[in-house]
Amino acid sequence: QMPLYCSRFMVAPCKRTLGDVVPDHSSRVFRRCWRRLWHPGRLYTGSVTSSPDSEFRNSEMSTQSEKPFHTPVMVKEVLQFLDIKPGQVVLDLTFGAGGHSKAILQSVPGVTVVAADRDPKAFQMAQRLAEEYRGQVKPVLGRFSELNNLLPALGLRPGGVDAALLDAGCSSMQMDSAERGFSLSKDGPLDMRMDGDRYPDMPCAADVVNALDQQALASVLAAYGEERHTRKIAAAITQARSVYPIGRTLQLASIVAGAFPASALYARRDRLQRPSHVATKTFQALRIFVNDELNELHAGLRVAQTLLRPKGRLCVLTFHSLEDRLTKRFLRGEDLAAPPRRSHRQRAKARLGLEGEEHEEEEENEEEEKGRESKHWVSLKKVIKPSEEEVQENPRARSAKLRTASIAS
Ligand SMILES: C[S@@+](CC[C@H](N)C(=O)[O-])C[C@H]1O[C@@H](n2cnc3c(N)ncnc32)[C@H](O)[C@@H]1O
Repeated sequence: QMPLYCSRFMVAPCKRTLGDVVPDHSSRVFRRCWRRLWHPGRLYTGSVTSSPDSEFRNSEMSTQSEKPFHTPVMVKEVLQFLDIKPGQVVLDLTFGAGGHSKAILQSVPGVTVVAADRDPKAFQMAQRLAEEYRGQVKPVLGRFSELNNLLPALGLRPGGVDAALLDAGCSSMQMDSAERGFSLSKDGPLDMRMDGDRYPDMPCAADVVNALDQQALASVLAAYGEERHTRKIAAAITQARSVYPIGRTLQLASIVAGAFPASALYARRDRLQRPSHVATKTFQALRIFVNDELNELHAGLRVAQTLLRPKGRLCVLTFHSLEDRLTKRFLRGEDLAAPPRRSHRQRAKARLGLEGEEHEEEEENEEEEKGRESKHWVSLKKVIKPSEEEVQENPRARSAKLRTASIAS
C-alpha cells in the first residue's frame, strides 16, 4: 500500500522562520521551494527509518560496523592564522569530532574553547572533551542561527572572543554513517538532517524528493548542486516516485543513475580525477537544502563578526564553491542581496556553459580582490589550499579552501 501524503508539519509545526533568510541569490530558490514543501497534504509520511524499499537495500553495507572518523583539515594552517595566545577564548563554531579543538587545546596552554555544533552526537563528543580538559571546554548544542541566544548564557559578550573557526559542511562521521542518509554509496534512510534528533518535524531529504514538484526540484538541484542536468534528474525522480515513494539513499542514487546512459555513470571526475558518481551533485544539493546550509553559514559568519574583538581572527574552511563564494563576499562586505560580481574568466566560462563542472575548479582571480576590503574585516591572506601531501593523506581535503581575516580595529 502506498503511504499517504499528509502533512506531519500541520500536526507539529516547525519553528523555521522563512523571513530570516540570507539575502543571497539562491535564497529565492530556497524560499519558493521550502514553501512548496510546506504545503499541507503533500508530505512523505513513510518513515525514513523503516522504508519498505528493501530491494534497494544493501544489507551488507548497512549492517557492517562503521567506525565514524573525521580527520581535521589544514590544522597547521588554521593554528598559524588563528595565532592563539595562552589564556585566550576561542570559538569553534563547528566542533564535529573535535579535531581542530583538540589541536588548539594541545598547542596553547590555558585556552578556553567554546565548542558549538548543531549535531547532538558532536555535542556529546564535546561534553566528553570537556571532562578531559576541565574548565577549558564549553560545549554548546545549537545551529549558528541559534547561537546569539545561546552564547550569552556562557558569559560571551560581543567582542569577547579572540579567535573563531568555522569548518563548514558535514563531518565524515555524518557522511559515512549509513543511517544518517548522506552517503550515496552506503544504503540508509534518505534523511540527511544534521540535527534531525533535535527537530524531528523538519523535512528530510525523502520529504524533498517526494513532495516538491518537478520544477521546484530542478531549481533546488541547480541552485545547491550546480547540476546542469536538472530537468532530466527531476523528471526521473518524479516518475520514479509516482510508482513508489523514495525512501533510501541507494534507491535515489539508482533513480538518478537511470536518467543517464550507463557510460555516464562514473564519467564525471572529482578534483583528484577520481570517478565521481553521477548523483553526487544531487546529493549535495539535497543536503544543503535540507540543512539550509547557506543561510546558516551566513548566520555563523555574522556570529563571528559580532563576537570577535578588534583584531580577533577568523578562519573559515569551505568545501565547495557556493560556500566559498558566500564567505568571500561576506568578508569583503559585499551586499549579498545583489547578484555576485563575476570575473572575466567566470563570465567566459558561463558563456561556454562550463560553469559548475567539477573538474573546472573555480579559480580565484585574486587580482580582482584588491581594493575590495570590507569595513569590518581585514583579509590576512589570499585563499589557501591544502598541500598535496595533505590531500594524498586525506582526500576529503581536496576541495578545501581556507579564508582568513581579522576584525578591523
Ligand atoms: C566539517 S565538520 C567539522 C569538523 C571539525 N572541525 C573537526 O575537526 O572534527 C562540520 C560540523 O559543523 C556542524 N555544522 C554544520 N552546520 C552547522 C550549523 N549551521 N550550526 C552548527 N553546526 C553546524 C556539523 O554538524 C559538523 O559536525
